[in-house]
Amino acid sequence: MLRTVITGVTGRMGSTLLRLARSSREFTLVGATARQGSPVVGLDAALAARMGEPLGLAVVDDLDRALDAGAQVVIDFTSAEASVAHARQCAAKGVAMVIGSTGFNAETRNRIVESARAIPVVLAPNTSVGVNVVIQMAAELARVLGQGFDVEVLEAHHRMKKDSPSGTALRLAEVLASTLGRESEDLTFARRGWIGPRSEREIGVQTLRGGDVVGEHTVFFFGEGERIELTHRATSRDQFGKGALRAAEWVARQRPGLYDMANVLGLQRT
Ligand SMILES: NC(=O)C1=CN([C@@H]2O[C@H](COP(=O)(O)OP(=O)(O)OC[C@H]3O[C@@H](n4cnc5c(N)ncnc54)[C@H](OP(=O)(O)O)[C@@H]3O)[C@@H](O)[C@H]2O)C=CC1
Ligand SMILES: O=C(O)C1=N[C@H](C(=O)O)C[C@H](O)C1
Repeated sequence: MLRTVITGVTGRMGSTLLRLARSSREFTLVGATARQGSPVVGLDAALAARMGEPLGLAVVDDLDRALDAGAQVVIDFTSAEASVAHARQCAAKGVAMVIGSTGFNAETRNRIVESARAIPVVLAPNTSVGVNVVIQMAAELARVLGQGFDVEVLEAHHRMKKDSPSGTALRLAEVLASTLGRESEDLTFARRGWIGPRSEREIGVQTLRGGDVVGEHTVFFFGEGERIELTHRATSRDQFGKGALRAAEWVARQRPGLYDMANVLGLQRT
């Protein structure tokens, strides 16, 4: 049984992870955290996560306390800033991590890289198996189609999502850019006004927000007289949660370093 801490248990993903880990024989929950000063601190984690039967595990707002309960892995879907702090704490105590938070910039990502010198970390903007297969297929399509197609990425998420574009859309765009020999300046995040003809090098990344959309990503390859659309639609957060648990079992057996879901799933590196 993998001794596991889940951070941000009141969140959409935190509560999903708590429910899934609780019902799995492979995991034993040794810690549950919430933001400092959260009203759920001290409550039973199941209550905080709006689940049924109590777990007998109180929510704490200090990750160190949860780590000291013999944790082997932390699963962290909170925010980029919180994950940076959590990774530093895990690195100090030698506890492996799965980070699903998104919204990293170069600086915050580098700080995760620093922590991953001391502990194994899976950093994955999308832990669903399906999306990771789609990322690999998108790279393969780009490689085969070559330069003759205009590539655009479209993502849609629920109205509460804070970061834009999604971490998955960014990962798709980066993988497509690297396959097609494009630069980060070729990524185009918005278009408005008298923009003139589209350049051949652009990779557009566009965002929709609304309602309760769990997460949708489409890569368009627009050609002359034809187009290809590669779409992934998540209809439940359980797929992210199940992938994160799979990553947790995997990362707890690894050496220190930074990994992604392609490593967990044994997919060809993109
Ligand atoms: N990798 C993947 O597959 C997926 C990634 N995500 C990403 O995961 C993150 C969370 O998403 P979601 O669950 O929808 O967001 P929510 O806002 O529902 O949940 C975030 C939770 O983290 C808590 N939190 C924030 N800071 C801290 C802290 N320092 N310590 C402990 N808890 C903290 C929040 O508490 P409070 O409400 O009090 O601020 C909240 O409970 C986002 O970055 C999202 O993009 C989401 C789905 C899938
Ligand atoms: O915030 C979300 O909800 C999601 N975020 C991830 C992202 O930014 O890519 C993954 C998923 O699509 C849901």
